[in-house]
Amino acid sequence: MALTDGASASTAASPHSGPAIDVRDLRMRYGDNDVLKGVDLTADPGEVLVLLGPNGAGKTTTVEILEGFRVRSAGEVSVLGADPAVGGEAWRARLGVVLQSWRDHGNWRVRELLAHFAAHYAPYSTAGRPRPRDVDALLETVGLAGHARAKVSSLSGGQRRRLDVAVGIVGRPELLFLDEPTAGFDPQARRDFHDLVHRLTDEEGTTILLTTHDLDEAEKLADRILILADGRIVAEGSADELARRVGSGSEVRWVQDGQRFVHAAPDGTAFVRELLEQHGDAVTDLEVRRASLEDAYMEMVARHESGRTADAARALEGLEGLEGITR
Ligand SMILES: Nc1ncnc2c1ncn2[C@@H]1O[C@H](COP(=O)(O)OP(=O)(O)OP(=O)(O)O)[C@@H](O)[C@H]1O
Repeated sequence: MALTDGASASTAASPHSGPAIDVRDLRMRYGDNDVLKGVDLTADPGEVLVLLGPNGAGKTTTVEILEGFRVRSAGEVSVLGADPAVGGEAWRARLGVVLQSWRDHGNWRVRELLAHFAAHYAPYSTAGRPRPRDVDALLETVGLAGHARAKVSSLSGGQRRRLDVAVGIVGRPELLFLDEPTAGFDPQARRDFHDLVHRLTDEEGTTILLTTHDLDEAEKLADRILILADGRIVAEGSADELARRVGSGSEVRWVQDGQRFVHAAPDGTAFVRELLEQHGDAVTDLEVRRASLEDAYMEMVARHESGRTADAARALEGLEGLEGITR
């Protein structure tokens, strides 16, 4: 089923030129907790950006500032050409949002709720981006057609999340924010969702900023991955680029004379060539594994956490020194 219902990527382009998201030196402080300490990021129209980072790194904070739901402490932010802090209704209608927490609409029926949100977008329809989407077609797309008359409170966690996604895209957004969209999805729903993301970008040129803890999902969907740690973007690039940055090496495993071997080789291909030249048929069950996005992620986050620990230790040493002077 086509997702476009009449819209086309060529005519659906954002009316402003320049990046869909442009963030410079974004800072956020809660009380005396500096959560964002100078985040820079840009997203080009049609790009899928995936924001990774450990629990509490500030991903939701960042996304909610860009959506206009939280007021930043400092920094320059432009989303679809406007500052989210003062974005009006017409600007907001061009965004789609899938929040992390579920809003309470338990007594509504699924189709009724979606139609309610859909109606909001009608005044913002354009020739290139007819709004809203057809509600029944959308229920079909997200796999909820069979639950159209069900009460929201009767849905499972994964089904509610599908409804969240439907609510997020019913207005045919130019820019879609997805905060951990597949939490609670079964493998089929996850795969359907990944297909949906590809169709949104391919057919409608939608720009997407997505947060997830699922590195496999990040690898599948991202044009570019950003890693947020210690209040800053500490690395960015494609999954391959990030993996290459932490280690060019490979892990080679094989079985020889009934014994298992594991060897870390800086150049896996050269090592395997030599291994086979020397031992030929005696080598079986050969596996070569390059550094993965997971390796890259763990190392980059660990590097920043250990940097922070070292800073804290230095600060402590400084304090101890001062104590010595004042004693
Ligand atoms: N309204 C708030 N008031 C005070 N502190 C907050 C508030 N919202 C978030 N924080 C703090 O800011 C930090 C970042 O939270 P945030 O939810 O943005 O992280 P996250 O990267 O999305 O985490 P997770 O992966 O667990 O969803 C945390 O230390 C959190 O406790």
